[in-house]
Amino acid sequence: MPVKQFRRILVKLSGEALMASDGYWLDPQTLSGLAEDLGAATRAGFEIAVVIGGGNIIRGARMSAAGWIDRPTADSMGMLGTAMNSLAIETALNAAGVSARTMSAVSMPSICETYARQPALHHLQKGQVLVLAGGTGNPFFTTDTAAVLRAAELRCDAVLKATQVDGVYSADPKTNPDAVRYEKLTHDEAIAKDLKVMDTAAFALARESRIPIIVGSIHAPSSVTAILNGTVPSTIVAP
Ligand SMILES: Nc1ncnc2c1ncn2[C@@H]1O[C@H](COP(=O)(O)OP(=O)(O)O)[C@@H](O)[C@H]1O
Ligand SMILES: O=c1ccn([C@@H]2O[C@H](COP(=O)(O)OP(=O)(O)O)[C@@H](O)[C@H]2O)c(=O)[nH]1
Repeated sequence: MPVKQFRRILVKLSGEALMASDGYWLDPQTLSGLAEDLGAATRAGFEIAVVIGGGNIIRGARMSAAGWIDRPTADSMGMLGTAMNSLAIETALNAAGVSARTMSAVSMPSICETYARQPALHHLQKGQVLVLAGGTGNPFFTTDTAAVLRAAELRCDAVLKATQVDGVYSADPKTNPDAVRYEKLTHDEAIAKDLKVMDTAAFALARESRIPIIVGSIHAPSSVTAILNGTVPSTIVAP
């Protein structure tokens, strides 16, 4: 399903999308492919903001479950991981000739701009890819929630979650071979059916802000443009 009616898109990339096949946390070739893909989306007329996860480095909840570190500290480390991934994407975008700016919810002024809404809107309006680091800046949240939050603040038309699976299924397709992919469903349905492709906080905020969420696979070639053009399967969660 092509999404040509949307102009400003917040792309949520899984941290794992940056990993090399040998498990190394960052793969330069994958990064340059992603940068080409995001550059093609901007040339096609989309305004693009990116929220990148940190799951290739640290997930705070999993780390603190081991018991030796408290959750807020582990989450702080997770947010720093998203900042490292953001700088990697910004670097790859610039190398591909795509103008990009990183803004972080966690203030680190010697490294990148601190996130503020008005300058962020200005970067987007100038056609720069806006890379949003540090999640929401708060522990106990995820980058999925950060993606919806920033999409609401920056008046994005939709969130595109590029992840390991090509849509929202009736159950986790990784563990349930009989799961069926939805073409379209509402936020209410996604929450009521407890479909765990995104956390409930993210779905709830998207419902309140009436922001559509498109879920598609990061593994498709040029996945972002392919999902936006409707040349690969995806699911749209919309009011
Ligand atoms: N109903 C469902 N439909 C699709 N994916 C699901 C569903 N339930 C669980 N999942 C799992 O959710 C994962 C995506 O969520 P998550 O691991 O948070 O991704 P990301 O790292 O991209 O944020 C998929 O890899 C899939 O295995
Ligand atoms: O607003 C946020 C966003 C992220 N994180 C931390 O950063 C980690 C990486 O983000 P996420 O798990 O969302 O990454 P993804 O699964 O998308 O790669 C999380 O596990 C949290 O520990 C956080 O504390 N607050």
